[in-house]
Amino acid sequence: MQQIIVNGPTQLKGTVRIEGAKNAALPILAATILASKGKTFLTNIPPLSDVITMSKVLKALNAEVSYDEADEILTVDTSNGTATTAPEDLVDKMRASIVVLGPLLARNKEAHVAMPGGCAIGSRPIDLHLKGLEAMGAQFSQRGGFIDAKTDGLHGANIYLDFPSVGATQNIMMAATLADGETVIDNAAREPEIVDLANILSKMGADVTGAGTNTVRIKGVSALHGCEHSIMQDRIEAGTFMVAAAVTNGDIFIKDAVGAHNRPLISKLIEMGVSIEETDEGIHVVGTNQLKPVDVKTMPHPGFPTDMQAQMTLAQLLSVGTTVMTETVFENRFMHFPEFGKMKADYKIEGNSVIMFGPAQLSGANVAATDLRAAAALVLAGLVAEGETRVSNLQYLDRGYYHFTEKLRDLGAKIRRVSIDESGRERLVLNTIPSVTKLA
Ligand SMILES: CC(=O)N[C@H]1[C@@H](OP(=O)(O)OP(=O)(O)OC[C@H]2O[C@@H](n3ccc(=O)[nH]c3=O)[C@H](O)[C@@H]2O)O[C@H](CO)[C@@H](O)[C@@H]1O
Ligand SMILES: C=C(OP(=O)(O)O)C(=O)O
Repeated sequence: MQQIIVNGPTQLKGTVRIEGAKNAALPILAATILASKGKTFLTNIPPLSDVITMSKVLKALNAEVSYDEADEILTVDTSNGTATTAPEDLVDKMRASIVVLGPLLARNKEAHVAMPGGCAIGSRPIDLHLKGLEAMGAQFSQRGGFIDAKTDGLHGANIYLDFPSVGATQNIMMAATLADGETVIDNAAREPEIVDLANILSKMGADVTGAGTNTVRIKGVSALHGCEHSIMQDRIEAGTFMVAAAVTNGDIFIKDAVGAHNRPLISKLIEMGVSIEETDEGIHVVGTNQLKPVDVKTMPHPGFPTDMQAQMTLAQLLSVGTTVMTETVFENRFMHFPEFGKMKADYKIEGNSVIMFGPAQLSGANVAATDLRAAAALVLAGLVAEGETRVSNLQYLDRGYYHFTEKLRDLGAKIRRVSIDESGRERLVLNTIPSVTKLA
């Protein structure tokens, strides 16, 4: 078992560099399936366990994947065609692997994709993905844990999404690039990662307009080709370090962070009394010793991101007064609260809202991460709490944060990651995530 051990309280100071975005890299890796000519060269690829899993999915589909360590370029070659079955043992590991469905169907007229693994933050159905692809001429059946998809040829369609689902928008966009005619997605997701996907699709020869607005139009073309693309910076990693500065009364320059991607978070932190300066090189965040209380509600982009909810609730707990967080995107994303409770946070959950009674005087405890962002929030709570905090279930953290322990230590945190054997002996863990070369 591995644990992160934090001794608080600490004030973080210094500069941190942000990686490429997991949530942009995963659909972009899936998009490489669409290229029937040439290779796709990707840079700024974040070396995360989820990205490694997606790269294994591509290899299982017969894509040639290689990594040039010197130039940090991941190359995917699908010009010799792809297989059509995305294996269960990989898809099961990561919900996001469902985004291979649209590209596989568009390229091969059939696809067999295992049902994506359930995730603790909610039931996460894929009905909107399937309805959209059905409107374009796909037929689906279920066999064991697999979705079998086939089509005589995808055609353009007008698709209204009941909810602006990020994954459904991406799946439909990718399928539509090779469909016959025009597809219009209304009530499309508007996340910056959708724009990054549209950018690479355009470089591959697709005709996509409107990404980043709630109507995306895709005119089908006969074939796509490889290209070069640099993955956008991770706005959630950047946001996590912004909250880290806010809650530790710290002073952090977050290099490469893009303010425009984090408007709702920046505006809430400023309301709380945090100083934020945006520059072309990144974002400078200076905390305060008295956070003002604010209420927050998660919403699809451009609303407050659910992926910043757990981290933001830590800032709310520490603020002087009563605050409310309402989660409208996922139905079960407050599982970190019982863990905050072990650290002496005072809160009450009512439906999809949590009411927090601050300012919390957190004390160190043994806590377990319940999902990716909860993991980050618990580590940050350990920075603030008096005494020692041990965070376990780090496999969640590794899905989305590269060198989190090392980055926090460089900012002055008293933090280490250890592996504990059956006799209770601790050994320092130096490389938390397999080297980037494992991507290929
Ligand atoms: C890899 C990736 O990019 N993951 C992000 C993506 O996940 P993901 O693409 O899975 O999230 P969606 O936007 O699809 O899901 C949002 C909501 O819509 C519901 N829904 C979705 C699809 C569907 O067919 N039916 C349905 O009911 C979901 O259960 C959820 O309640 O967007 C989420 C919302 O911003 C983020 O938290 C995830 O980090
Ligand atoms: C929920 C998240 O990711 P995923 O959709 O990959 O589970 C996340 O990034 O916070």
